[in-house]
Amino acid sequence: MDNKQLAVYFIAGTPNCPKSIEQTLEEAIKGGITMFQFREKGKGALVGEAKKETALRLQLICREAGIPFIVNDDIELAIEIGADGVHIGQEDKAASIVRDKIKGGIVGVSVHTMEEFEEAIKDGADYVGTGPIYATVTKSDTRPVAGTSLIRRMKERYPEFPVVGIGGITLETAGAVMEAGADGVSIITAISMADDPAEAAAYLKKEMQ
Ligand SMILES: Cc1ncc(COP(=O)(O)OP(=O)(O)O)c(N)n1
Ligand SMILES: Cc1ncsc1CCOP(=O)(O)O
Ligand SMILES: [Mg+2]
Repeated sequence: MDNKQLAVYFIAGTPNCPKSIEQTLEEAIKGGITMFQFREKGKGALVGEAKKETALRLQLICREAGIPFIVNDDIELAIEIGADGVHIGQEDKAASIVRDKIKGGIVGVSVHTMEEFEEAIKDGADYVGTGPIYATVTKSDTRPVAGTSLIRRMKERYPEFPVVGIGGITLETAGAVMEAGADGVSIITAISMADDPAEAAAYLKKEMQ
């Protein structure tokens, strides 16, 4: 994949969006996000048909904007609707199995150590997400806050392999994540809860250049 696609990687599900998720995504796209992950998790999250219908609407918005539409965790849904890819963590299905199922699509894997990073590369991941870089209120079952040092080490060893930071990243801290060598920032709250998601995304886009 082109590392530039990861620059401003917006992630959201309906519980993260005070406005409708469709409107939030459209505004974020106007601001210049480069990739989107549908992560339908947490209190009040949609399931079944409602989740699928929302996924299809968001997929169409991404397709029209020319940005990849990635599904979090739900490999079956990703395959069923023909998403551009999936993102899985260490507690999800093994990356090597997902790689086989997703064929030519994008496979993203969460990693927290150099060992997990090298394993993900061997398993055929297209990019990795690592964090939480900073404290986050969005996900409770995270590893300890990591800061940017692992990103620095990963990019020293594998300069070309695409890496994004995730967790508690704000407009103020995104620059430090890039400074450490990341190809992009993965963000929920700082875009989805912004008064103006387009403005937040545009600011981040500028920071990443
Ligand atoms: C880009 C990106 N990086 C990391 C994650 C976290 O994935 P995971 O550890 O599986 O946790 P959940 O998001 O499934 O709660 C991610 N989603 N995206
Ligand atoms: C999904 C995920 N994985 C590690 S931290 C996190 C939450 C990121 O959300 P926010 O950008 O609101 O901190
Ligand atoms: Mg997961």
